[in-house]
Amino acid sequence: MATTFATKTYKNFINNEWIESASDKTITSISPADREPVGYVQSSTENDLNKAVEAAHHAKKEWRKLGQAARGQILFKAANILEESLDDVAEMMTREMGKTLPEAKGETARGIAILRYYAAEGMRKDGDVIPSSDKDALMFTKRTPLGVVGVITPWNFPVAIPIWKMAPALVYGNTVVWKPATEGAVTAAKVMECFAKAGFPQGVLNFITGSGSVIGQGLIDHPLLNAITFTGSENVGKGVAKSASARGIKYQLEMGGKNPVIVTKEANIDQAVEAVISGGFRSSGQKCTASSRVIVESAVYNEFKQKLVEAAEKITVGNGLKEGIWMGPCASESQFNTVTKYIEKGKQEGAKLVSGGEVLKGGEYENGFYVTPAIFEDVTADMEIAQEEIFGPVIALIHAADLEEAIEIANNTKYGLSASIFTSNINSILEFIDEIEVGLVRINAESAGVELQAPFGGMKASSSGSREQGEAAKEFFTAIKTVFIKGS
Ligand SMILES: NC(=O)C1=CN([C@@H]2O[C@H](COP(=O)(O)OP(=O)(O)OC[C@H]3O[C@@H](n4cnc5c(N)ncnc54)[C@H](OP(=O)(O)O)[C@@H]3O)[C@@H](O)[C@H]2O)C=CC1
Ligand SMILES: O=C(O)CCC(=O)C(=O)O
Repeated sequence: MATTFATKTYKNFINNEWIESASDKTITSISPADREPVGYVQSSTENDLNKAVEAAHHAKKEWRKLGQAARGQILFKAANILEESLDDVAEMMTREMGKTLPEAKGETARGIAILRYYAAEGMRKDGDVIPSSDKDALMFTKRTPLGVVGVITPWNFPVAIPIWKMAPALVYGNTVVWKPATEGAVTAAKVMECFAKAGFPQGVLNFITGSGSVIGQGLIDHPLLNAITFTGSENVGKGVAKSASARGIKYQLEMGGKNPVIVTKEANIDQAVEAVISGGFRSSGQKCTASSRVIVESAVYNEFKQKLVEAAEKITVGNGLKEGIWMGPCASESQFNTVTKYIEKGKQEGAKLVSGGEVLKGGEYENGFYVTPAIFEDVTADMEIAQEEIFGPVIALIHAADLEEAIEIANNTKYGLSASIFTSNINSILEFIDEIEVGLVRINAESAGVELQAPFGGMKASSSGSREQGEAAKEFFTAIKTVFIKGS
């Protein structure tokens, strides 16, 4: 049974105080399941932003001096508090952006695990001893924080993505100004409430809501900002890179994907079908790692297609709070419009819609943004539905004569985030690992789903090249000092 929520107004959190924006205006966040309001957040101004960045700037020296171990202890507390609020946070996530409750609970649990992973970093090394060519000298590296880090996050993982950016930023000694996506800002405020109770010193972690063009852009351009980490669209990401490089600050971008799955003639077809259903349609396809192109060797094409369509037609679509629902609505009206536009485009381009792609209306669907999982065939590599990130429940089936052609098609995109192959042939696996141009290479496993202790990120237009999560996060959130000491 879903909890009943009071529709609340959430404030900004600046210098350890919950404060309203000077604008006196709020933004209403609605549920994509029925367009009912789920909460209100501040429509902040540049003035509010200045306060947040200044607070983070003033806090940075003390926070650095507190030391890594003590910083880690505060993250452990934040993890415990979030764990106590898991059901509440997850229900709000489902209400606000539509993913099903089990998925939202899984994501919140993942956020808690990420916090604990980085809390434990507090007790791990922050440098290396390197032999000097001078036998009487001591030479070592010491990791040092960057200063004030701006964190700009999307709505599709409103808990896990902010945490995988903020937890390492904080444990390695940076202070943070977090601007969440407006469409996930109420869920983000609930996460912030947990962090606020954990006891960070004043100004260390600041939370500000408002539009991307004012608060997001203003954050990147702020003279006191030392680095920016961003996940979102390629378009906005390119602007972030331009502004950050103009200012000479460090930046990290994680953007889209057009992730391929190759099904070879030696594949376990049932395993491949299950993985494509999950990778393509979980979270309504709104993952940067979602499977969107399925490239199938002609020898097994008909068998694979038939089983895939049968499985897709069993998917139950509806309000993610309800038991038995497998796929929720698109996260917003604009996502819904994008998805339906691409479905129409696919038809116009000459692809054949073999399953789904229907807009659900009437009864419980009437006010929501519901589309059934869509499968196209006769898709060619040059079509827009084979090239552009749709970020919705739409899969394109593409024929390939053999593995060589399949890999060529898979690489024929500007993106390079994740890719899967299904095969029992070790030579095909080795060839795929070498030739595929992506950051996440998945063998007999779906393209989505990342592990918090491993590096995460893409190639080509999917990423700015750096990696998030696991030990890799340290490379972005710290700078190295090389120290050479000699007696006098
Ligand atoms: N993980 C991923 O790879 C994601 C990819 N996407 C892709 O992006 C498309 C659009 O989604 P959308 O949410 O609009 O993504 P955006 O890139 O617009 O938003 C991501 C974040 O950037 C902020 N932002 C927007 N404009 C600016 C700006 N000029 N300067 C700084 N920050 C800004 C947003 O704030 P605000 O919400 O206030 O606009 C949000 O916090 C999707 O359809 C999908 O293709 C989207 C989300 C995640
Ligand atoms: O596949 C995942 O679990 C992570 C996906 C992701 O990071 C994203 O969609 O932004």
